[in-house]
Amino acid sequence: MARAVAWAALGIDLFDSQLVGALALLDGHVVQMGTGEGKTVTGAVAAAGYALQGRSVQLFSVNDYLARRDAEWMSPFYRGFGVGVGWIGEGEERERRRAAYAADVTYVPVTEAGFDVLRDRFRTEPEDVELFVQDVVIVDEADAVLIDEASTPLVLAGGGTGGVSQREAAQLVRTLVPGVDYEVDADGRNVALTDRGVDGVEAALGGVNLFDAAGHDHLTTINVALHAQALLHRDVDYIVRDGRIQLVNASRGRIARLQRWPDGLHAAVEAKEDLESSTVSEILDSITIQALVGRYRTVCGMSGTALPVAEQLADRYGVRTGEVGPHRPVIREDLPDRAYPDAPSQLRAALEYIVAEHRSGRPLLVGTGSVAQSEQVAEELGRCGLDAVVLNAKNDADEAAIIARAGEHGRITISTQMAGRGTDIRLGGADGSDAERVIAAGGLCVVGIGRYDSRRLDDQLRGRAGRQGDPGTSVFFTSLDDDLVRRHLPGFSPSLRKAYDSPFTTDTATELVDHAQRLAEGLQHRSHRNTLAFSEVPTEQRLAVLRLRTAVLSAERDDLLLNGEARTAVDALLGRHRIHASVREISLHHLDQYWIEHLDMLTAAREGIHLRSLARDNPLDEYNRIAYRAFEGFAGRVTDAIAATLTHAAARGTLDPEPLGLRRPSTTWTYMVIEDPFGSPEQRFGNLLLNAFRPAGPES
Ligand SMILES: Nc1ncnc2c1ncn2[C@@H]1O[C@H](COP(=O)(O)OP(=O)(O)OP(=O)(O)O)[C@@H](O)[C@H]1O
Repeated sequence: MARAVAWAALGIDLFDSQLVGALALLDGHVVQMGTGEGKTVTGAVAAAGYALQGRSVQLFSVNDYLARRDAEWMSPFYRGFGVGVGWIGEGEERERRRAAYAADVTYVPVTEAGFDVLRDRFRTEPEDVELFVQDVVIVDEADAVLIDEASTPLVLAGGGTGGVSQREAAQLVRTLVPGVDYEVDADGRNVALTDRGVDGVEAALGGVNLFDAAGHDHLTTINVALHAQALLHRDVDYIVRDGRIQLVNASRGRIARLQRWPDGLHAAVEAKEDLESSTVSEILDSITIQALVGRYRTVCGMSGTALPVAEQLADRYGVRTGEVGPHRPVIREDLPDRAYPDAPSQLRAALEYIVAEHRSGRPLLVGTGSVAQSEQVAEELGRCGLDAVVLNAKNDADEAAIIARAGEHGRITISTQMAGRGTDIRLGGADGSDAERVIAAGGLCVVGIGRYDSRRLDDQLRGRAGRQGDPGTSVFFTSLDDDLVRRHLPGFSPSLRKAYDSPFTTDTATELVDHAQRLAEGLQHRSHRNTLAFSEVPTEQRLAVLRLRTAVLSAERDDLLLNGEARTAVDALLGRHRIHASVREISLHHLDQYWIEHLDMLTAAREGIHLRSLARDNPLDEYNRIAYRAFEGFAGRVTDAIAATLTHAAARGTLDPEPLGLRRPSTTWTYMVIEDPFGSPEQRFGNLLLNAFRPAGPES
């Protein structure tokens, strides 16, 4: 039936591979299918199948643009089955949001689904709750969402602004001289004031002692400002646009609009760039993507690169992963890496290669590691008289339009990792009209400059070429100056290497790059596991609080948190056995407030835990102990606070929350946190030790 409907509704004759893929999704698997194999329609077949079984389906896309595009593109197909479809984007009105969630199948960016869960947790009227069913989720780009971003917290925040002294700190560190007042480690993850720097800062602050108790706050602010100044680089780690800091996602090298660093650091970077502070005073709640997905009864998904993370997917979500072979065999030629001793020779060689390949009219897609690098490559190509289209900081729809043209004859497109993902590159332009000429020239040629943090990301770039049996080539140009090597094998930094004068060969260099990549993969894996381990107890506690909250919101249990004292107050105000909406609001206010404070305490505990644990046992155990202890008697404290407010209310004869001093945040907003860009405190401590004991090179 799917085949007949797809043909009639979309003019697409489904391949067997797509039907097999859809069956696997219907069986609750993650499916690996190559780029351009038609995963969108495969997902739609499965979604319609689930919907026809009476299940409620959400399709997680990676951004607004794709949610809308896929929903609109597939809607005739769903109509053919009598299945309703909706989509959700950022900033959507409540009413439209509700209607879209009520459809049988909903396309929604994963972040929006998470933010809606968080917003729902803070509703005070039962009828306001969005109540979307978390039944089946089909995750597009499953490895990126379910693994790479699994531990990213989505955050709901509310409250005012602050952070004046950040500005002074930023001005002060700007006057410090690198190498004299402060020193940055070789791997660029740590910075510390020298003795001279400490003296200078203390004098500038009017003679405080940074290292006694009174100076401690100053020291923290200065340190964060110094991190922002020395370790985070404009146009590499972030860009400034429309008066705001926008993070560049390191693993994808593209702008991540909704992301922030932890608050203090974010504010420090804003101060560094002289921007207005957007500091948040209160985090209302947060949820990781893994916890969000874990709420669905059935999880399945698709991706071009899922097999390498099959084990992790099984571990974390209990799903099995399999591969559906391509409709036509892949004939793309993946050339061995070309390795160079340093960045200049690497860039020169890559440029020569690009110029040579361009002569035949072959379209080229150049993958770079950062926004700055993509601009540099474009500039250099310009010097060679070649025009290139640079794909970075654009919005998703523009990116898609540009990437769709990347297969045109003679076109050079420079992209950061994953820019324009989800959009197919057809040979001979978006309509494929010039395909023959481009095929004759050898198809799309993908050139990677520097390898990424995982083999999977490299493969995603390679996979842009050779879709559906097209000809194509991929090749990576690497060097020992690559960020990957610098960060993970700091001992091989160019200066040290020159000092040792080690002979350079392509084989050893490639081995080193491979090794650095494996270290990066391992580190990422470990740090994800670590983040998740630390979120287990808070997640459990959150569930307990949410259960209470839901009960209070329901008409039958709205007096759940009222003790004897509170009941007496309510009876005095309202008469026996009556509960007013305001009583519920007061209950929820205190419940939420205590939860926010508890979360705050947990965050502080987590930040300090690595220092505290140095002398003691396992930091995770210690953290869990603190978390359990702090949560003991939680409900009792909430109940007491509610009783106190109600007694006060009875004395004043009003339940109006304003005069009772209960105010909920008037605005809320949402964002994602990139946890510690310099590595976990553990890693940094490890680096510190490593650097302290590193043997001095012959230079010194
Ligand atoms: N059975 C089919 N016959 C012909 N064309 C198809 C078929 N299935 C999909 N296509 C076309 O292939 C192109 C790629 O589809 P789609 O974007 O879904 O690929 P994808 O697998 O999601 O790729 P990516 O990995 O880039 O996201 C689309 O233009 C679509 O119309």
